[in-house]
Amino acid sequence: MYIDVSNVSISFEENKEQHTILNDVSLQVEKGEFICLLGPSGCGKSTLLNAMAGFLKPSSGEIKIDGQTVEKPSMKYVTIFQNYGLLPWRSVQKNVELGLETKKLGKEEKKKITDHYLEMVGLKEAAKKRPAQLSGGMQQRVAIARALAVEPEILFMDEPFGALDAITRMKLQKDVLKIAHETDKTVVFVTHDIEEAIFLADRIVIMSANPGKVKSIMKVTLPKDRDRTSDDFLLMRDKVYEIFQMKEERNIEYFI
Ligand SMILES: Nc1ncnc2c1ncn2[C@@H]1O[C@H](COP(=O)(O)OP(=O)(O)OP(=O)(O)O)[C@@H](O)[C@H]1O
Repeated sequence: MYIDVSNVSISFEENKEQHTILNDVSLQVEKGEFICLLGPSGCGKSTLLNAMAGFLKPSSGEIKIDGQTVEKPSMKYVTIFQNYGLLPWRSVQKNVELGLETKKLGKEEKKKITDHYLEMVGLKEAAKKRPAQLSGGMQQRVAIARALAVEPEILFMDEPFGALDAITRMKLQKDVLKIAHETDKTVVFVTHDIEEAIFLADRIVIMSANPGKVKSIMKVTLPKDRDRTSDDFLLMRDKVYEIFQMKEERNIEYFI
């Protein structure tokens, strides 16, 4: 098993009271899998992601990646956040290079890697621009290129498209899926958008709140190239709604 979350609980102390945020969460992820953590606000999706990425220590239980207990963040995995995290005074190119600064690379090599990933996200032409000159979608693409440039094995993504409009969001979902398949990455992606999860995931981890738990894990049996309007897609969406118990009862009587 590549990522192994085993019986993880996380609690925080507030006003001398213990609050359990995650309760006995277990999850196994295979190498190369695309996993979506889906659930209502406050169910602990980000907390679980942060623990997997090594930013947060479980109060009990253990998280292992590739057989090693996660104790701190590692260069083998990167996290992409909703607010892009770009440095406004640096050009797009310099922002992407940022991730490479800890690696001892020559100027030419850095440029080659940066160009490659900017091309992958369709932003080669924008290399000299500053983040403020770009749309939100383009800024998120820069953040994705920066993450990819360090060539991590795992991408942790925390609602990366939350701030984007619906059309840009759909475009980026497509791109991320393509990149994940092409580069064979393992992706753990947090979202509260049911359709986003079905479009992206190999498996959806459905969580519930108070305290945060895994309610159900659903394998998405749709083909890799997904059509949001297909019957199978809509059927799957119905199933997830059902798990959330948000689906309307069908036993309404109609009088004509
Ligand atoms: N450092 C902390 N100290 C105390 N409580 C915290 C801390 N971090 C998170 N929480 C609480 O844990 C709960 C879960 O937060 P988390 O951000 O993981 O949820 P989420 O499912 O990602 O929600 P959202 O979709 O709104 O981002 C929330 O009630 C939050 O207030």
